[in-house]
Amino acid sequence: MAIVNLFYISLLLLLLLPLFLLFLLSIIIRPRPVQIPIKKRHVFITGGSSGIGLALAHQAASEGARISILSRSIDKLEEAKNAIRLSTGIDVAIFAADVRDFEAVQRAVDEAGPIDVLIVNQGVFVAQELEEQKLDEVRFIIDVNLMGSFNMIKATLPGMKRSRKDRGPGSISLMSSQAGQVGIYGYTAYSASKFGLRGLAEALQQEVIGDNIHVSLVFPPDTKTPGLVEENKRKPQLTSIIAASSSAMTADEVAKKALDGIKSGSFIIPCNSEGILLSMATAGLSPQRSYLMAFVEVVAAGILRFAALCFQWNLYGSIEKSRMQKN
Ligand SMILES: NC(=O)C1=CN([C@@H]2O[C@H](COP(=O)(O)OP(=O)(O)OC[C@H]3O[C@@H](n4cnc5c(N)ncnc54)[C@H](OP(=O)(O)O)[C@@H]3O)[C@@H](O)[C@H]2O)C=CC1
Ligand SMILES: CCCCCCCCCCCCCCCC(=O)[C@@H](N)CO
Repeated sequence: MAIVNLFYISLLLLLLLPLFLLFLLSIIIRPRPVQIPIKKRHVFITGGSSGIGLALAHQAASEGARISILSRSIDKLEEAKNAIRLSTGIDVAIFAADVRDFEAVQRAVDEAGPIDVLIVNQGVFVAQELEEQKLDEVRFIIDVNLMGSFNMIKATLPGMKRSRKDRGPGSISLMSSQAGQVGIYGYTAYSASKFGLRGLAEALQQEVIGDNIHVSLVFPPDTKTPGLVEENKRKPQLTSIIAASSSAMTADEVAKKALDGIKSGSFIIPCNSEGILLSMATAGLSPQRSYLMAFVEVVAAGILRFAALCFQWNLYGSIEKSRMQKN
């Protein structure tokens, strides 16, 4: 009798423990969950003339947002504007500027008017072993991807803060990459630039939470865009092999995930199923606004570390194989 009772009591405790953890997490998670509406709000997208940025502009426009896009080439901007008008009937505002030029960025932002949702998406990627890659190219990648993002945010923040009270929650999201969650062969400069965005985002979220501004980081896998076509023309074979361990997506699919993530106020936004694993395995000290996701992260931490080590085992296997083939 006593043994049977003990059995039921342990079973009950075993069931209560996860419930208690869920309850605890629902109380402690910070920042608190938030919804970011985009309808009738000003969404400003950098790199909005091509690939993921263009897909984001299309989707946000069709959801009733007011859109501004910024990139360098005025021809590509005009083309994007016409394409969006054709498919949605909506006119987007276009701004030709290089994100590396702070004054030019500031002028564009001032002209565009207060921004509710800033999507910092511009990016360049040239995959090459560091020994081969010229320092000028390293600097170019860091300047556009990382310093360019600082320029955008610095230019946008004052206006975004000032206009918050009567306009609801603001959002700043940054387009990283799965190569910004795990370093990848051939991406020393690119991974560094994308990892950099994470530090920027984590610190910035703490600074702007009091202004009702919410930060997101998007982590796409290889995505079929004009940029990827260009990148594939000269990419180390190993980079392609390793990147292929995460299934490729279309720009529309990535844009949909990104926009849904932004609207639900997620800090980390994965895009495919490998990305969900990757995000849980690299959750670290990042904020998590969903107590359900937090629960899964806590419970799965050990096994995910094991999966990560298996991934590294596989990765170093590919490197060894390719070295043997060369010799
Ligand atoms: N495609 C992929 O496989 C993946 C992409 N990403 C990231 O997603 C983002 C978008 O990539 P994707 O759509 O493929 O890229 P594309 O090359 O197709 O588009 C890049 C956009 O950024 C603009 N841009 C580039 N440099 C600058 C600059 N200096 N100043 C202003 N605008 C600039 C381009 O316009 P213009 O040249 O006229 O300036 C263009 O609008 C990037 O940050 C990239 O790192 C992440 C993971 C995977
Ligand atoms: C815990 C186990 C996790 C297992 C899954 C790991 C998969 C990692 C694959 C990384 C792919 C990086 C693609 C970068 C794409 C990109 O940014 C370039 N195309 C440039 O734009």
